[in-house]
Amino acid sequence: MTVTPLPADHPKVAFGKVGVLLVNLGTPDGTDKVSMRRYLKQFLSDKRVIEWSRVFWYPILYGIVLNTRPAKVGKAYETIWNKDLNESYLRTYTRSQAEKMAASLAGHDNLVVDWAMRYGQPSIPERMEALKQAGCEKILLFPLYPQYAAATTATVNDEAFRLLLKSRWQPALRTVPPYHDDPVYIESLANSIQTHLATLDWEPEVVLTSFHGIPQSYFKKGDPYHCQCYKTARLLRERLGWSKDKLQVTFQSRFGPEEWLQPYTDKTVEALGQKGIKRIAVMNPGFVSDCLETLEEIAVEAAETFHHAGGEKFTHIPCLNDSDDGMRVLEHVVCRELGGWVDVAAPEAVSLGRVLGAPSI
Ligand SMILES: C=CC1=C(C)c2cc3[nH]c(cc4nc(cc5[nH]c(cc1n2)c(C)c5CCC(=O)O)C(CCC(=O)O)=C4C)c(C)c3C=C
Ligand SMILES: [Fe+2]
Ligand SMILES: [Fe+2]
Repeated sequence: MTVTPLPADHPKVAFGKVGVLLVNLGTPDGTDKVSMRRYLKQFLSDKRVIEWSRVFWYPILYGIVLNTRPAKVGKAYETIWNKDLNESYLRTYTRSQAEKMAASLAGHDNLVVDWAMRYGQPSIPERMEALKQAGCEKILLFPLYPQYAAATTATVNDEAFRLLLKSRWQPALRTVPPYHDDPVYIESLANSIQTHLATLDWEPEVVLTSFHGIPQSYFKKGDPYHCQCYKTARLLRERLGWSKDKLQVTFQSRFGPEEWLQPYTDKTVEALGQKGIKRIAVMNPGFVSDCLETLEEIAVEAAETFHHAGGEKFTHIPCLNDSDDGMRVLEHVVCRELGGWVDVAAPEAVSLGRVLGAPSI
């Protein structure tokens, strides 16, 4: 076959590749007030996160929240900061997930794996542009949330589609659906519980699956998040053969004055201690990576609450992160969703991978 060279004045074109973009929630660049304020401002200005009318919300956001919360939350971040890399663990794990996935899928020359954050850096538009520059005509966008919520999954998708609005040569874009009931996910969660509990010399009486909450009003407007959290917990309970008393569902991280999904994690932990339960474990199946909400709010604060209420033993079961269990889930979902674009039935075909724009750790 003869290939005709492009004329000298032809614009440069890169093509023929497929991109996978892993996206997690976000992270501040540092724990100082300025970085925290920048991060919270972007996060809390998102209409998918705070649905109140802007006329009502902005005076509160700019008058109160952005003047008080950055210092307070910055202190909390300091206690869980990855000091070796000077970044949050959410960022460390997200990058590592992309690198491990790239390595595992390296047999597919035309596949490029990258990562981004919905709030903070690296941003979704920046990494999508990089994928396009690398020749990705097709992009699989993976919001890293097993359970769908408008405040998380939809806002990632919105941000990617906003970029397409401005693009001349749009890549084909696929979005990964929630995988709250995927057997590989359930199996990995079960395995992570069993592996963690095997390291203890005690057995929890109760295990809480604590999911990030959303306001009740979002649920009433039709967000499927609540049902998907309960389904994850039911499948996990069935897989482990545990009772409803042994594996319970709770919701954490309330923000603002509204009523959120219940039962609340902090109140449940306190009530369990007061009721005479002495040993509990808490896990966070809705968080793909450990972050402020798991490492501080659960592993530190909830543990304290439980001990003050009379409890004796508390353990936090880590998120799946970039563990073998965790990577199995992410790679399984990606391979499934790439169907028809790339033939990736066997993620075991491992050698070296390539991650665009991600400094190595
Ligand atoms: C109304 C506000 C919020 C909604 C709705 C909300 C939903 C939601 N969030 C996550 C996952 C994460 N949230 C994280 C931090 C965080 N969340 C909110 C507010 C809402 N979240 C705030 C203000 C913050 C920042 C910290 C704080 O100021 O308290 C994080 C951690 C990020 C990190 O860098 O560590 C995650 C992850 C989900 C899954 C969800 C709805 C289902
Ligand atoms: Fe949140
Ligand atoms: Fe429901």
